Amino acid sequence: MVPVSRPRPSTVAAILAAPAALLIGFALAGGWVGTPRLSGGGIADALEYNAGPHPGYRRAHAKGLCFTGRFDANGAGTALSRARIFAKGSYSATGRFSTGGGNPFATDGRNVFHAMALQITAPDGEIWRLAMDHVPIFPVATPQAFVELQRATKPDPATGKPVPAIMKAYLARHPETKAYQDYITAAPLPDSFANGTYYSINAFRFIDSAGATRTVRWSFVPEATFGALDKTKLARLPADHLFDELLHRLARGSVRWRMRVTLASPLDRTNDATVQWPSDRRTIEVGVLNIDRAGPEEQGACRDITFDPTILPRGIALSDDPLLAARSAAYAASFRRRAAEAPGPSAIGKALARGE
Ligand code: HEM
Repeated sequence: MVPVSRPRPSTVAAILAAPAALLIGFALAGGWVGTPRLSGGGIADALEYNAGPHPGYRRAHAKGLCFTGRFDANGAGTALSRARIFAKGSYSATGRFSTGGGNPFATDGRNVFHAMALQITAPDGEIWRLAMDHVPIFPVATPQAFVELQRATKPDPATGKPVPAIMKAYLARHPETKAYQDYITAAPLPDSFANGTYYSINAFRFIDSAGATRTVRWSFVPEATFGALDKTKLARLPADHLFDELLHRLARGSVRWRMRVTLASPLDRTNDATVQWPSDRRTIEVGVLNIDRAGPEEQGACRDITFDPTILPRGIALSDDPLLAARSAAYAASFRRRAAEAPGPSAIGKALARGE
């Protein structure tokens, strides 16, 4: 009889390990196991659920106006990143100021994000898109929590506020959103787009010409003197107060922000936009943004741009923050929807047409 040699258990395990690893890899990548990745359309649905339908407009930050200007790099950024726009020089900039929320005709008299979106173009045509808010932290750390937040904060038509029981249950699951609410309730609210500081909130990675990588956040700090809106009188503000104020201010001259890059220490969390880094982190000023013109979206270049923060030049890369991929997917879904719908005039365009 021919002797039968049985494979040893360790050999069987080794043979099975490769296909099993492959299968697990496919399952993870395909989202069959673990936390499934949200689609941009699913996130846009949640934003529409919250704000109601406003066809033709952005599904978030719906109220805005376009601006143009330039970014003057002082050259210091080249020590951190090989991005062409950090080389000393002047680069064209176009962007959009907006207020948070999905209603393009909402009043400016609300305690919400003021925001600046920006596109800086290098001489070779390479672009960098940035979308920033006037607060240094975000209410949620994950795309799943973002969708939950949109659902929980849908205003009750009877009161115009979220349903208290739904909100209470949400906040019990998300103390990070409660911390954000406490922050924005207490923080002063800029009385102009021109005197707000705008933050990247999410972390990114800068790669220098030697290939060294540093994790950073950045902010645009205004040269204009800070003034705060009286939060007890927000309901009495004219509906387009912030936008009108900016147009009047620009008629008198340009407005400027200093761009500061903050380097993370190895202790800092790079994947959690709800947590601010300590204020003693090393900061390097890399240039000045100068804005000299603004106007309604229907007359400007910004309306048909998505300020997707993952559109980055060589020398800047994504961090491990899970919000970034979700933002990219959601901005694209929002753009696909609004581009296919006929956008009406913006709030600012309407007011100007009325001669206000
Ligand atoms: C999961 C997290 C987030 C989601 C799903 C989200 C979603 C969106 C969407 C759908 C738009 C409209 C895009 C378009 O139609 O062009 C938008 C706009 C915007 N978002 Fe976000 N966002 C997120 C986080 C953030 C964060 C962390 C910031 C600030 C750092 C931010 C700042 C902005 C700004 C400034 C705009 C207006 C851009 C413009 O003027 O075109 N977003 N967001």
